[in-house]
Amino acid sequence: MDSANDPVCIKDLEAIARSVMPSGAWGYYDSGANDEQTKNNNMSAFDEYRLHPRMLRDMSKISTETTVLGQRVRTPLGVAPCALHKLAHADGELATSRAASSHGSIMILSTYSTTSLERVIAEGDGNTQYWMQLYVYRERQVSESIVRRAEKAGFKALVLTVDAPVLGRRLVDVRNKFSPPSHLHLENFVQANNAGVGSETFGTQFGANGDQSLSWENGIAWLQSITKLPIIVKGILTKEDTELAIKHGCAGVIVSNHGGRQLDGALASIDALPQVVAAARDKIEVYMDGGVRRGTDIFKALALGARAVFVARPVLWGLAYKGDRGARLALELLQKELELTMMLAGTTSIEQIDKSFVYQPVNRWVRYNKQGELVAKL
Ligand SMILES: Cc1cc2nc3c(=O)[nH]c(=O)nc-3n(C[C@H](O)[C@H](O)[C@H](O)COP(=O)(O)O)c2cc1C
Ligand SMILES: CCCCC(=O)C(=O)O
Repeated sequence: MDSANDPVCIKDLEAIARSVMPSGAWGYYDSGANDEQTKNNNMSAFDEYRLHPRMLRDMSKISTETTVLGQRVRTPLGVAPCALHKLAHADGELATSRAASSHGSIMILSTYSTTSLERVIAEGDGNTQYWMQLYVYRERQVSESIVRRAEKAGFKALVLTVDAPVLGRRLVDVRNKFSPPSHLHLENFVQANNAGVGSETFGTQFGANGDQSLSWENGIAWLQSITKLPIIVKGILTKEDTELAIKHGCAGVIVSNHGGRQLDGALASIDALPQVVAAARDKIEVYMDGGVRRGTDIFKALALGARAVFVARPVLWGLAYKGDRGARLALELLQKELELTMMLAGTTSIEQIDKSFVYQPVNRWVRYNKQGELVAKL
């Protein structure tokens, strides 16, 4: 296939995806909640951090290998869970799975995938870890059956998304009256009266079936009672919740604001990362997603203590561009930029990337607890 005219960076890929996707589908992928402050800030916040490169350190051989949950991965760059990959390309999650497996890291599959979890993992070649993202339903047996199937199919962890007791209000979707085409199916729910994603079922299905009473006590303990898989909590932005994740026996947290699609005005993921890493005290692994568009962004997140970094929209843009080849391109563009950054900054391994390589902005914002004591500075 001719690759001479492929986009050369994620921003170029985004522009192509915008031009080839139908406006409703583009709007659903792109949108953040309300004024999109948090969506935009996820990206702009990275620019506030400056790199502090070191020279003359023998860059002839570098490696991005690392371990996640004790397992070796080629690189700490993975795919974040996103609903509805078939909106981007007919091959949907199967294409993403092929791309992720040749990339050799982690793919987190959304509960709201348009391909069944068994088929998605079967498309991998053993190079990649698959983690299953969960939303918990009031009818707990629906969630339990997904957990059982994920265990059986070989998923290595469960990712419980906790920042969406209700969906954020994405004005673009409201204005577009967006609903996914009716030929798409939420294939993880085939048994459960899944007539298609279309019409009002999508957003309202979420609200009607999700368990809004979910809490640390009734949610994590329940999951632990039905599975031995490690539980990773996705959507953490504070040290308080990190401490609770440790207390409740979680294996890790993903620092995330859901790509700015939930609480608009919430802080950028990269700004939240340092306090979460400090609170984690190496007891649990800390990952992040949100606004990663450059290898330098990945480097900054790793330097601030993320064990792995995930991307969502860039992969969807790749899919929209050229199916599995496009999704692979998105991951490889970022991977190559990470390698370049490592060499120019003077690091040959992921282990070497620590906070001495970044200048962090400080004292812009402060946060107090109820007693008026200073608990965090950003
Ligand atoms: C179109 C779309 C669908 C998403 N669907 C899910 C989902 O089903 N479950 C989930 O936990 N997060 C979902 N997310 C959030 C992503 O996992 C991730 O937190 C966020 O988008 C990362 O930011 P980025 O898009 O800037 O890389 C979705 C994000 C997008 C853009
Ligand atoms: C109704 C599906 C929710 C998917 C999601 O998490 C998102 O669109 O951000």
